[in-house]
Amino acid sequence: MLYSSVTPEAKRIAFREGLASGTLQQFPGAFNPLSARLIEEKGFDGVYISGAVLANDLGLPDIGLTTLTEVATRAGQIARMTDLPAIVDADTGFGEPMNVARSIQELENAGLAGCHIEDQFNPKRCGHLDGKNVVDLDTATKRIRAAADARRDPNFLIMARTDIRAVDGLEAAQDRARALVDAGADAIFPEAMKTLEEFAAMRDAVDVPILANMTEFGKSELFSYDELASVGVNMVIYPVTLLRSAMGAAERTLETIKAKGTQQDDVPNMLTRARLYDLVDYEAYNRFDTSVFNFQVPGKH
Ligand SMILES: C[C@](O)(C(=O)O)[C@H](CC(=O)O)C(=O)O
Ligand SMILES: [Mg+2]
Repeated sequence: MLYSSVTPEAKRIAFREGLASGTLQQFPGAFNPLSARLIEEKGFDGVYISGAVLANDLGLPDIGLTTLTEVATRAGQIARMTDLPAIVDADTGFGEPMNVARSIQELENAGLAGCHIEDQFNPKRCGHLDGKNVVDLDTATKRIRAAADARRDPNFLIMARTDIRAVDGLEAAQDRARALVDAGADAIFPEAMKTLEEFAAMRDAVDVPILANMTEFGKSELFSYDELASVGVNMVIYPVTLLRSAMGAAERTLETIKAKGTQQDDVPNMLTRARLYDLVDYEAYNRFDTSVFNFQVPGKH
């Protein structure tokens, strides 16, 4: 009932244990708090909160328009609904190193287990698009150092994302990853790797956990769990996958209503009323106060 009773501190410890376990950790992207419940129920290791999804959900493109307040608020709403660790995409950290420091403290307050900060220029863009720009090494490392120094819980995970592969190539990505680890990054997110061999090369470059971004319609092939595990990747995100599925389903249902004058044909694809109430734990509220909450699940509908 209500929110997760697992504390943010405990989630951060669980996240670090997962990354150290030698088992590839799968983090699908939640597009709202309820979908985080679904991710937990299906047995995943954690919840990813995508900057692209937060922006797109507001009807905006993913070009750094969302504010720290918007991101921390929404990420907090998602994180508190699940017992799993949740990590959030903090884009470029929302400003200069001082702003990055404040961002980290706000994200800690919001109950996140960690975040990633990237080395793109502002305005940033999706890492799988062309024409990206990255900041110089000094600026990139200062962002990460500011983030690492700002946290109050030493287990809050600071992940450094580098977008340099698409700009200067793989060797530059390896060099930058090493420098970001020296600056205090606990993990590395090498963006827009093209092949499994490139993930393997990044794995060789650093001793900290690395992340694979399996976003659809991007630069990386959609490698399977076994493929990513075979090259030593520690964690995989499916950042926009659920939003794309949900919006795809919504579009088809709207088309059905328009074409047929009723949604009837699409009802079998929908989450039933019972299932929806199950996900929001309706029965627990009913037990808590039967005089107010007297709902009973009507059959299978
Ligand atoms: C991971 C990512 O940063 C995100 O915001 O989810 C995006 C995903 C996408 O746009 O497909 C990215 O830059 O890769
Ligand atoms: Mg992003």
